Amino acid sequence: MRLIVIGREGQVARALAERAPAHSVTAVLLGRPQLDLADPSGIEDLLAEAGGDLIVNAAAYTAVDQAEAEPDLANAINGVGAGVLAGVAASMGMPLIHLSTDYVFDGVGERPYCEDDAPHPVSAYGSSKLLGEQAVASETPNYVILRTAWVYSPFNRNFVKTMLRTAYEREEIAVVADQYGSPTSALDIADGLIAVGRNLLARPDETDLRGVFHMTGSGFTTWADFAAEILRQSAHLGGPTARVRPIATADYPTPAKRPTNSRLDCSKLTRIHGVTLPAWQTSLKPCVQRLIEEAQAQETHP
Ligand SMILES: NC(=O)C1=CN([C@@H]2O[C@H](COP(=O)(O)OP(=O)(O)OC[C@H]3O[C@@H](n4cnc5c(N)ncnc54)[C@H](O)[C@@H]3O)[C@@H](O)[C@H]2O)C=CC1
Repeated sequence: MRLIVIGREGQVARALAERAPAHSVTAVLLGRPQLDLADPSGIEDLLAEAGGDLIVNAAAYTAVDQAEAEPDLANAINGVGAGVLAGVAASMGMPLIHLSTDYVFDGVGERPYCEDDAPHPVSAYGSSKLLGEQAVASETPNYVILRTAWVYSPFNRNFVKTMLRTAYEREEIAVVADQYGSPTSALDIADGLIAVGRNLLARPDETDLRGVFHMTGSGFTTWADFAAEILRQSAHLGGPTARVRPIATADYPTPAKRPTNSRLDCSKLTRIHGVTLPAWQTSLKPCVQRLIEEAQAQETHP
């Protein structure tokens, strides 16, 4: 299987590049400046040149707070650009796997969200991602939208890296304790996504395999408990640690509103694709270990 992955430097894109060889998969990564979803002219030529069996859109405008100030750009990349890519995938006869987010929901519900719950984004980023979902579905029937959440990895910027970096500098870190969700390793997303991709290619006519699916790490937690677990594992592995001071969302104002309940019900993915991501604590450990080792290597070899 040969994947064309849009979004060269992102967490999920880099995780796909790293995990592909273990699955005997080739991942061809395309990104800016050659391929810009804000200016999608010429995408078809680039994709034809790359040659592949399946397209993965792992590129997005992901600056959640910044999106409040530039919703047009977020909509252009996450909405219009995603739709153009889906149209090109359709015209080339390739399935598309498109990444989306828990932020399409408002988070006021009491239970984990299912795929057919009505979306209702409360941020510009969430709205732009919902536009993208709608654009993809209107351009091609041969798609899978994978909604994920709380993504971390050894790559790019993410919560795990922020907590470890802060723990080198401070004894106490204030973290919100009233938002619930599932930390998700980008490396697990890569493994799961490749399994989904294989299913799509093996059974091109099966409509059940297509549509919207939720894919997060198994189990739920809060940001504060996630932080505490990162720092507990770090201490255990000889890395930096700090106390976590739980605070309310109201005490940590941000430009973008975030859902209180970000929990996604992933049982449809298990039932239809046979894919279940590991418990979030299990996947966290190798990531923390790797980041500590990288930091220590940099200290010794600046
Ligand atoms: N990071 C998270 O916590 C979550 C991410 N997601 C979704 O998962 C997907 C992957 O996210 P990450 O890997 O964490 O994102 P990331 O922020 O690490 O990477 C996004 C990539 O998109 C690229 N990009 C941005 N604008 C572009 C443009 N105009 N044209 C081409 N490339 C462009 C960036 O250069 C970057 O390489 C995205 O669709 C995101 O919305 C969903 C839920 C949570």
